Amino acid sequence: MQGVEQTLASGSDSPGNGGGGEQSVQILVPNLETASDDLEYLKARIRIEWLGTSTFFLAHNVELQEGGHLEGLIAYRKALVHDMSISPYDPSLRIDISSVDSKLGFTDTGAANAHRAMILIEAALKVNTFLQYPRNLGVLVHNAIGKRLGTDSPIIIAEEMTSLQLQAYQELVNSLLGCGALWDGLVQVKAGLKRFPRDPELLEMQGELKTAFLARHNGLKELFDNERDILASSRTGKIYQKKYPWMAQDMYIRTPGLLRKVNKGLARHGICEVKAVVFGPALQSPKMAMENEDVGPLGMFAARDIKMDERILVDHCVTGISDVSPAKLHHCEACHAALVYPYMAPSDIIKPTCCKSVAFCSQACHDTALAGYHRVTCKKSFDWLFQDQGLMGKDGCGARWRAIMFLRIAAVLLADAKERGKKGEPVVHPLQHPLVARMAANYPPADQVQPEVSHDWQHFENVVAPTRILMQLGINIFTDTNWTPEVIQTIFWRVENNANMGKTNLTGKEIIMVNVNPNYLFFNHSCEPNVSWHGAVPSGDVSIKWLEGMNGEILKPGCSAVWCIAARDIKKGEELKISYVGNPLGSGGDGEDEDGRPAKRAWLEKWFDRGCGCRICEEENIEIDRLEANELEKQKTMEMESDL
Ligand SMILES: C[S@@+](CC[C@H](N)C(=O)[O-])C[C@H]1O[C@@H](n2cnc3c(N)ncnc32)[C@H](O)[C@@H]1O
Repeated sequence: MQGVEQTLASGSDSPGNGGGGEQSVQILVPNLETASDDLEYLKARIRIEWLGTSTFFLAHNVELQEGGHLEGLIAYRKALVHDMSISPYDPSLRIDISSVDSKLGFTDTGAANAHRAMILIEAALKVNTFLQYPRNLGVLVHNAIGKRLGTDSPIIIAEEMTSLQLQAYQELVNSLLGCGALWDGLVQVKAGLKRFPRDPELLEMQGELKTAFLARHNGLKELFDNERDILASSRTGKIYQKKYPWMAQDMYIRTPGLLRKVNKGLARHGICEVKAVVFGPALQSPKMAMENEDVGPLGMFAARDIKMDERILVDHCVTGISDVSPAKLHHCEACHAALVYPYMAPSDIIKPTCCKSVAFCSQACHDTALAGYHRVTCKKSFDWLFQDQGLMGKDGCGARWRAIMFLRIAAVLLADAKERGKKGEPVVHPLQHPLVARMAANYPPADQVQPEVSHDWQHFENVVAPTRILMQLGINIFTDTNWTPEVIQTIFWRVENNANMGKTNLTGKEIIMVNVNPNYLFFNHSCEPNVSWHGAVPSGDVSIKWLEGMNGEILKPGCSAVWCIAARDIKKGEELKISYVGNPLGSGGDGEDEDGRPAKRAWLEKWFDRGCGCRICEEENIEIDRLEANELEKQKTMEMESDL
């Protein structure tokens, strides 16, 4: 993993964005982009937080709110959640909640709820039974439907099932349309039409999907000159990153208590600590949060004076994954170190006694895994997640890594829950587990009607894979209210904003590796960083010091630890900043090429649209403002001239 190649992973806008959400938003709500009066009007009258994640249903949603239908839908949703807790196996409730979510514009959870309804229906129909947990799901669904209809007649229940299956297809396809997942929609509508060939609603949506897909595909052909990019962009859906307003707001906060836990872990070396920050050039002090309040944005700071080249942090994790299944035994299952010659002698590889599908680089990794996540993954094959896909997914569409990372995070959380259960301690909600709670998502400002950036979304990766992972890990997703679709997507948002990505080829094959390093993730970005960072792959340009741990021990090549070293002398109390984009100045040129400064600055806009607050970005801002003012002046003059 070369330093220059390492970047902070972000699934936000890919070049394909123009082919998805933006297009539709322009068609549906042209006034949101142009007229600031309209925007102010909307902000005053609309509950923005309920405008949904769909980039396609925004106008519909504004209308819905203006028509006074919002409160009714919110109340209905609440009632459905309550009913589901009483009758968790009745698919009709999940179909209804999918429909409500789509009406509210949250088509991502709409799709996920329709998918869950489909799992129930298919279990009862005894198709796709590999997706079934608990094992007697089909019987539970039959009973739930029978109870609701007040009958045990197999014929009546079978008829109801057919009707529900059609509704589930309709809701699923409608939600996929709302997510701009046109390809996924076409796949599902085809399956639906095979079963219900003459259904007018499915046929109509198939027509819409085909038209929209072809329009997008043709648009992309003009943008890209290679089939892979065209395929990837045309097949990927787009949604806005939003908080789910029906979820308890304390799920979204990081408390001073969590911060103390983080700093307790860092105190061992006494070199750095995590504190609240205020972004931008203004030197304001951050507000002190009360005990159950949100601490706000965080950053890493020097806890003492640090000398240039001093090691600041070597951040280990078990949350490092790649597109190679651990079952191939090429990598340590815990730290991802390469288990191949010359990096590892075969005699040093540790194999557990519980199963044959993993191996470890050391006894310590073995013990960490077996005392933790491996307890819930042992003897369960997740090879389906890796098959023919690679991290970037089949045909390069979207990224599989989020689902693979979800597997590891879910396993860590569930193993912890098991342990807590044994000790009689209460289970921690997934979003409040320290591993997940420490990560902040990159939500747009709360008063932004229409976020500028939409994000990749795919039915398989965001819905099907995590649902299947949870069922395989033994979670009853129908009764366990901790793992709802909105919780899963919130974990995805957090991971996306905090994972780092790099390439390695230590096993002879180039692979992409993605890590969530629990302390390193607190470093903010600067184009003038005072900290250098690196992953664990030796090469000619990386000296051995990069493989030294905090105690001088040599760490294993290919492992998921991240090294952070002072790039200059640093004073106690200074914020420690890294670069998220390799060399932030690029190759030095100011051309539009991939590695030029403009490209680097554009890439950074995923995280902050007015630069990172450093001297370079601020100087560029002055120039950008000057050019914009000139342009405005020019336009005004032209308008005046044409008026004359
Ligand atoms: C990996 S996290 C860094 C830690 C994060 N600040 C926190 O509170 O947990 C990346 C996020 O930090 C924020 N960030 C990092 N550097 C920044 C900067 N120079 N200016 C503004 N925001 C920054 C962005 O919101 C980005 O999404």
